[in-house]
Amino acid sequence: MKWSEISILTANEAVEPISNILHEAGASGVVIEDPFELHKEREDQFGEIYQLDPADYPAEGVIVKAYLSVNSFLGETVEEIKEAINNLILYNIDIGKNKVTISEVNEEEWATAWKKYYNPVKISEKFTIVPTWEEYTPVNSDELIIELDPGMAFGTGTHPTTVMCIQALERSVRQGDRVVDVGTGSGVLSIAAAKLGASKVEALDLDEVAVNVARLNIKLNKAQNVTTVRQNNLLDGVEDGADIVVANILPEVILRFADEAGKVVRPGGKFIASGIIQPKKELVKEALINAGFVIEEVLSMEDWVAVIAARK
Ligand SMILES: C[S@@+](CC[C@H](N)C(=O)[O-])C[C@H]1O[C@@H](n2cnc3c(N)ncnc32)[C@H](O)[C@@H]1O
Repeated sequence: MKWSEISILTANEAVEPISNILHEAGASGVVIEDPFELHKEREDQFGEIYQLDPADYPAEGVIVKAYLSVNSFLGETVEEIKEAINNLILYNIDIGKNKVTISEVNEEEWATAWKKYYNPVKISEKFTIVPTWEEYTPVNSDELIIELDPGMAFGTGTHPTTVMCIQALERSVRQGDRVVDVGTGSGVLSIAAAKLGASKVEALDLDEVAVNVARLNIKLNKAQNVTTVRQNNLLDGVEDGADIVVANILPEVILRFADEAGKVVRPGGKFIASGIIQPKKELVKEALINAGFVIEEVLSMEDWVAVIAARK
């Protein structure tokens, strides 16, 4: 199969929405080339392997790359992607230089292109994310490993929005909890919840591809006995009384289902909301307060925030 590489030079705050646009357009394996990654101080005592080439990174802004299969609709798909990116301005999202380029790659190139950016990485006190194709020996006996192949779904586990969710879950999940993961993507947050002792996890995603990928990853991590995976829009039809609802999704989407989360989460339970760019923080906090939550903690990493809210 032939693949076309679409490359978008953009600003930091547009990376997540553009990644979503690309996924929705059927793209596989989104790669983010952020010069911040190149200059970041790395701790290497956890066995991570970094092989980053400066030539791959832009001098200014962030490059988001994805791979689209070459078919007769490619022209339309690219136009739709461009239009959706331009529309981000309506949400006050900075799209930077917004330079879009297209080139063709062969299958072999595409299969390895994004994997070279993805290595074992310790992302919280307890968790290390390990790509399924990497060898990794745990450094500590109490280290929790999540093995992942995100395939065509969002969720390598290493994006700041995901990392903050895992850190929040680490602080919030108690043995025997019921956890609902809205927009599970690769299933990474559901796996984390199960490994932290949740006895019932619901992994939900609107995207059928994500549901299939999540199912595989959940099995790979032996979390299938406590986790059900299904295609579902937000919290539609989800039973009340959840101990925790976690969602790493666009702020506009969080606003849409905040009230419903207020009904599904039991009093004293928690809503962990991530995927929020700094300028949208107050809007999300306000919606959560109106839905009956008290803001317990706001985590931030790079340009992103995650909110831990407790149901009154
Ligand atoms: C940013 S990804 C998060 C993936 C993963 N939970 C993580 O933290 O890495 C957001 C996910 O939400 C899903 N999604 C978007 N809209 C949704 C909706 N209305 N209902 C359920 N899932 C949705 C997308 O398909 C995507 O997999």
